[in-house]
Amino acid sequence: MFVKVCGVRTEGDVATAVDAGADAIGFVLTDSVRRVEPGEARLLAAAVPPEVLTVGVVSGIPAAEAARLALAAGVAALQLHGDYPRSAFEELAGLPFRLIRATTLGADTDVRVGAYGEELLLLDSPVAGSGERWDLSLLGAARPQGRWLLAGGLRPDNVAEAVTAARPWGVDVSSGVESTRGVKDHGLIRLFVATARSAAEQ
Ligand SMILES: O=C(O)c1ccccc1NCC(=O)[C@H](O)[C@H](O)COP(=O)(O)O
Repeated sequence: MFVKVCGVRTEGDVATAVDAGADAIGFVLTDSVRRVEPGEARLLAAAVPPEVLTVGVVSGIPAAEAARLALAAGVAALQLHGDYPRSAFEELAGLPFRLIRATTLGADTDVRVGAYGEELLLLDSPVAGSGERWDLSLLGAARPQGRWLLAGGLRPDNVAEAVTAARPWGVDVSSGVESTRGVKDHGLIRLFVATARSAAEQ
């Protein structure tokens, strides 16, 4: 079970997520209460060991601007939320970061991992970082195969049930490990990572 902790903003958040065993740490680089400047993200990412994936998260900005932010932050992966067409992923292919396509399940969602050239697919609620859940029963036969992450309103007290229902390759959390909006709770980060891991072993 791959676990990503998103919306990390401080050295303490990073140290806790790494120590808790997170596989990936996300820095929001565009408009959000969780936004960090690319230079701050670069400093925070420098404290992350190489086996943990650093991810720059963007929403609704041109692909070229997303690339500029990811390069300035020095992250290993770029997570794109919004209506990015396949051509945007083609434009970004070959740059020195991996690509994560974040989308919501809908009638026209292509849920094949890699359909746009991405390495990881993230299925999220309609409003990214809102802490809102979505109806996992919608997955049905559309459940992706391979490297996909489930996101959207996950918390320590619901992640086990969500993992059992959706059987994702990994999970992603932000709001569910916060004490107040935008402020990570280190105890919740530890609890979330441990709970997600043990749920996957059941
Ligand atoms: O966190 C934000 O504010 C944000 C803003 C713009 C694009 C993405 C953003 N967050 C992405 C995430 O935190 C997660 O990948 C995902 O949406 C899960 O969030 P949550 O439901 O809060 O756990």
